[in-house]
Amino acid sequence: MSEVPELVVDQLTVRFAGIVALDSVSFTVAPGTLHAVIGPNGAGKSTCFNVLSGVYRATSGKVTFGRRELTAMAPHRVGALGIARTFQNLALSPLLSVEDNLMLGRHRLMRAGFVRAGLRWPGALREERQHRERAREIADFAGIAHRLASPVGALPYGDQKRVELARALCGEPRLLMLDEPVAGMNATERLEMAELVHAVRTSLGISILLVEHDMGLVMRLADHVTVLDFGRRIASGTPAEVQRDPEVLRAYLGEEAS
Ligand SMILES: Nc1ncnc2c1ncn2[C@@H]1O[C@H](COP(=O)(O)OP(=O)(O)OP(=O)(O)O)[C@@H](O)[C@H]1O
Repeated sequence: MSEVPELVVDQLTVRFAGIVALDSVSFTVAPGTLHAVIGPNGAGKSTCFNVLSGVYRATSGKVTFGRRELTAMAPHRVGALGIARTFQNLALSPLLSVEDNLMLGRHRLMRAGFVRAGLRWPGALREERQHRERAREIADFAGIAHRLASPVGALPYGDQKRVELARALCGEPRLLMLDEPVAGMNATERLEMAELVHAVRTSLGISILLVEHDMGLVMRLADHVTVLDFGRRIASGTPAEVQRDPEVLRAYLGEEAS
């Protein structure tokens, strides 16, 4: 795998008519680490993800991944740099099998393309076989190898979320962005997903940027945490440091009291 660059978010500001969704936010994701972005509802976490993946435009500030600037890139170009993301709501093709969904995840790496593969050219068939093998390895890693032939829509929710993560891994990313990976899951599914994210962190050596409301999970998995509130960065540090930060406690307790 090619080297994992540093992701630098530098004074990022995003305004929507009258609302400052992100106000000069900065943080750095060191290569191979798990960096969590947390904060109460409306803090700006999704906006941040959407700028990083090329869906939203920054009003000012910039984001760099190694020497490449992402700030004005279209989503497919961000993907081509090796940045993959999962979504809060599942973004899979429910009628397709797990295997076919994973193969869609390998699309950006396939040279032959669908036309030549469809025409069954020998080179294209060989390439497709290699990609299929790799997709199966990743399915095995994600604990869904026994589900390869099932239509995704027929699987339990926890498995569908794992398919989504596996599909992102199929693009061989260098940075994986996970948007609330355990939202809507029961306790067992949460535990399994936490184990999978931990395995990605320790065995694949890629960087992970995590947005998650489940504090237990964030505190267990993250190397570094950035806390946002009303679009501003109010704290940044190790899980232990941010947990005892008075501004963070106020932001969360204030939310509970309201
Ligand atoms: N496309 C948009 N148009 C207008 N306002 C937006 C848009 N996207 C986000 N916002 C506003 O920006 C602010 C930050 O929203 P954002 O969704 O980034 O927060 P969040 O931290 O992800 O919240 P949650 O935890 O509820 O998902 C909110 O006030 C939201 O209403």
